[in-house]
Amino acid sequence: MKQEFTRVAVKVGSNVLTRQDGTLDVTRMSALVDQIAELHKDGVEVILISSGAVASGKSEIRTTKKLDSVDQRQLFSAVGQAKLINRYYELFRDHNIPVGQVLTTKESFGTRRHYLNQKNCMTVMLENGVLPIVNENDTISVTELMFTDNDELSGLIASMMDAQALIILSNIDGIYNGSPSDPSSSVIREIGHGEDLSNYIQAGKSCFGRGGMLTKTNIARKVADEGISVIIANGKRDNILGDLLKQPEETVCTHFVPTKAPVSSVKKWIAHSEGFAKGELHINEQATEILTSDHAVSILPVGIVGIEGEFEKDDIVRIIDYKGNAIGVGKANCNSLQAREVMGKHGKKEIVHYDYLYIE
Ligand SMILES: Nc1ncnc2c1ncn2[C@@H]1O[C@H](COP(=O)(O)OP(=O)(O)O)[C@@H](O)[C@H]1O
Ligand SMILES: N[C@@H](CCC(=O)OP(=O)(O)O)C(=O)O
Repeated sequence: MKQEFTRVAVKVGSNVLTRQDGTLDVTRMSALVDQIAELHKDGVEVILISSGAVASGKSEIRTTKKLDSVDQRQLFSAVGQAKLINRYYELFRDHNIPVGQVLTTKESFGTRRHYLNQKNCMTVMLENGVLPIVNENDTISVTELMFTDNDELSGLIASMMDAQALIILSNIDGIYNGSPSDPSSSVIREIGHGEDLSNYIQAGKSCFGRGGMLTKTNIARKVADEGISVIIANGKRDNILGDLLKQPEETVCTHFVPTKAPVSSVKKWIAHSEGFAKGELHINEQATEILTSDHAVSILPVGIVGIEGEFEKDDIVRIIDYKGNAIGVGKANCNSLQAREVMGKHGKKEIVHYDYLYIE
C-alpha cells in the first residue's frame, strides 16, 4: 500500500555518507538529495537529520600532535559541519530548494521554553518552503551533555515536529533476527508494540557510527509508541526513499508499527526528557499498580514514600516504583521542599498531573 505522508523526518547516519576511507561520499549525498527533492516536489515536508560532520572533518585536517577524543570531535566537527552544510546547500540549490541549518544540543530540549523555541524555528522554516537540516552541535556538546547519537536526536525531532514518519537510513537493510553477517538471518519486516528484540541485537556498530542498533531500536519503539511510523532502511540502496513511500511492500526495511493512541505535544516532550530529570519520586505498591494500568491518573502525595534530589516546580522528575525500577517521568507541580512536606498525606494536590506524566 502506498504511504500518504505529508511530513517526514529522515535521518542519515554517518556511515551512509562516508566512504570506507573516511571521506565524505558526495555521490551518495547527491543521490539522497535527489530523492528528498522528489518528495519535496510531491508535497511532502521533509526534515533532514544528517550526521557526517565529524567524519567529513576528519579527512580535511592533519593534526600535528595527538589530540584526545573530545578535542578531535570538536575540531573535526567544526570543520566538517561547514563542509557538510555547504555541500547540501549546493546540491539542494540545483533543485531550487532552499535549506537552513539547525544545530542543537541535548540541553536545548531540557526546558519546555527552549523546546518550543526550536519547534517554532523549524515550523517557520517549513512554512516558508525551507528544508531544515539538523545536526547536533558537536563543537559544544561533550560527554554527558551529548546525545547518545543522532538516532536519539532524530526521535526528538520527529516527535517535536509531529512528523507522521521517521525514516532512519543506515548502512544495513533493517534489523536482522540474528547476526547480520549470518546468511541464515533475515530482516524483521514489522515490529509491534512490546516486542522484545534484545536477543537479536549485536553490540557492534558500523565504523563511523556512534550508537549502534540498540539505540536505534529503543528510540524507534518510543517514537512509534507516540503514533509515528518508524522505518529503518538502507540509505546506500538506490532510490530507497521513493521505494519506501511508493512501494513499501516490495522494499526491504524494518517497520515499527505506530500505536493508534494520539499523544499530546506536552507528553511527547516529557517522554523524551528522562535525561534531564532533577529528582525522583518513589511511589508505593498501590500507586505503582494504578499508574501502570490503563487508568489516566495523577501522582498524589499519598502514594509517595520517598523523594530524592532537589527540584523546582516544572522540573522533570523520574518516577520510581516500589521495587526500585524507573517507570516513567513527569513534570513536578511543586518544588522538592513542598513535595516532602505533603508526602504520604491524604487529600493534598497532585505532585505530577496526569497531563504531564509519561509512564513507559
Ligand atoms: N540485529 C541487527 N540487525 C542489524 N544491524 C545490527 C544488528 N545488531 C547489530 N547491528 C549493527 O548496527 C549497525 C548500525 O548501527 P550504527 O552503526 O549506529 O549506524 P548509523 O551510523 O547509521 O546510526 C549495523 O551496521 C550493524 O553492524
Ligand atoms: N553529530 C555527529 C554524528 C553522531 C553519530 O555518529 O551519529 P550516528 O550516525 O547516528 O551514529 C556528526 O555529525 O558527526
